[in-house]
Amino acid sequence: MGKKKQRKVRADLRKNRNVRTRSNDLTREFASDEESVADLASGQSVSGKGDLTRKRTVADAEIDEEGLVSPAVDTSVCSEGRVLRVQGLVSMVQFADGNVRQCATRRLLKTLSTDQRHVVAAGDRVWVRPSGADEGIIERVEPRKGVLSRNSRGRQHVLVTNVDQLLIVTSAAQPRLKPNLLDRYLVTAERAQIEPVICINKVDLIDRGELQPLIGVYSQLGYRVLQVSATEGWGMTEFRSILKGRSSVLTGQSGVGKSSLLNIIDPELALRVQQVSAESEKGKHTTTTSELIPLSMGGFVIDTPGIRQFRLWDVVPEEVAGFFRDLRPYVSHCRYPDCTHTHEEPCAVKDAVAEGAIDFRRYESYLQIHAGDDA
Ligand SMILES: Nc1nc2c(ncn2[C@@H]2O[C@H](COP(=O)(O)OP(=O)(O)OP(=O)(O)O)[C@@H](O)[C@H]2O)c(=O)[nH]1
Ligand SMILES: [Zn+2]
Repeated sequence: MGKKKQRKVRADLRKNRNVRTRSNDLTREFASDEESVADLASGQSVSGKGDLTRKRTVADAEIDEEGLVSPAVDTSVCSEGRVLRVQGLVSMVQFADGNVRQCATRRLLKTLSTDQRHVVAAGDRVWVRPSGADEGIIERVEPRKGVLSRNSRGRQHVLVTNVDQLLIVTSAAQPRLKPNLLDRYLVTAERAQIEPVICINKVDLIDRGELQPLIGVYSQLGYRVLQVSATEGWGMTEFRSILKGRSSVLTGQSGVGKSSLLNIIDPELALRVQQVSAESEKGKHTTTTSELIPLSMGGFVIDTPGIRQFRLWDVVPEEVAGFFRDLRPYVSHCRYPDCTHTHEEPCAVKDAVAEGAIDFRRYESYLQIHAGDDA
């Protein structure tokens, strides 16, 4: 965060402190936070020279665009963890040592947030002050990256945060590969700015030459495409290396082999995923949108019930072309600034399709998504 923004954040926090002068506790906390930030900026430790017992480090206070407040925390008592899931007012947070604590959220965070419901979401990196053997208080939420969300009744509903990649699982056969559905998943990844990885399972059921033209189209667009077979164990080394150490949302139609793939990585994991989706189907986890499932090799697989039953949320027709990597470069060359690339003449996108610069089937996908039709 730049100096200027830091100053602004501090001023905001100060303002807020004034509003809350009746709460001595909060005032004191903010006062000490500010001291520490200033000391850090000048490169000095808060404590006296050599007094290691009193030495404390403090992360900067921040407010991100969503209005989410990240106050400074005392890192000598607080630990950083990852929110595995949120159930009502309680968040399950996992720490570096693997331990999980049931955490409540510090009231201050809630009062400063613009949308109280989403102070904490699955996937958040948070700072927790331990309280009791396996409980704690979330004191700070780190700024988010890679957020999957949807709008419901005019409000943004965060499903999961800090997602590194969207693993789109399809199958070469049984069920047959549906490129248009794949394009929908890609639009979602592009929209959320999360890197997609296309994983084609069940390649044992087909002649792999058949897939080459399709794979060529996606590879040329810069998408990573894996060909695997869970039953034959093909491509599993690469599959593992892609999941290792990352937070991956796994998505794909029913029956493509998601559980079978996870089962190879970690048998317990597959069971856990099945359990989560069974619970969500029964409507049990009504307040839980998603869950991070830790991998024994490091990293998380995220099962997002809402993502499984895939719908293209909130994508307005005018935005769709921008999420197609192959259409995007032509859009600005269209004669009409509000060209929909459907009926207009002339249209740079349609010209590119006619010349073979854009794959015709991809263009058809575009038309379908633009029209809001189901896959
Ligand atoms: N031939 C072949 N069959 C596979 C492969 N992977 C999975 N299957 C079979 O496909 C069927 C569906 O696999 P699952 O792993 O249950 O699929 P899923 O995507 O988890 O399905 P949902 O739980 O409904 O979302 C099972 O009968 C698997 O044995 C594969 O690589 N090759
Ligand atoms: Zn156009």
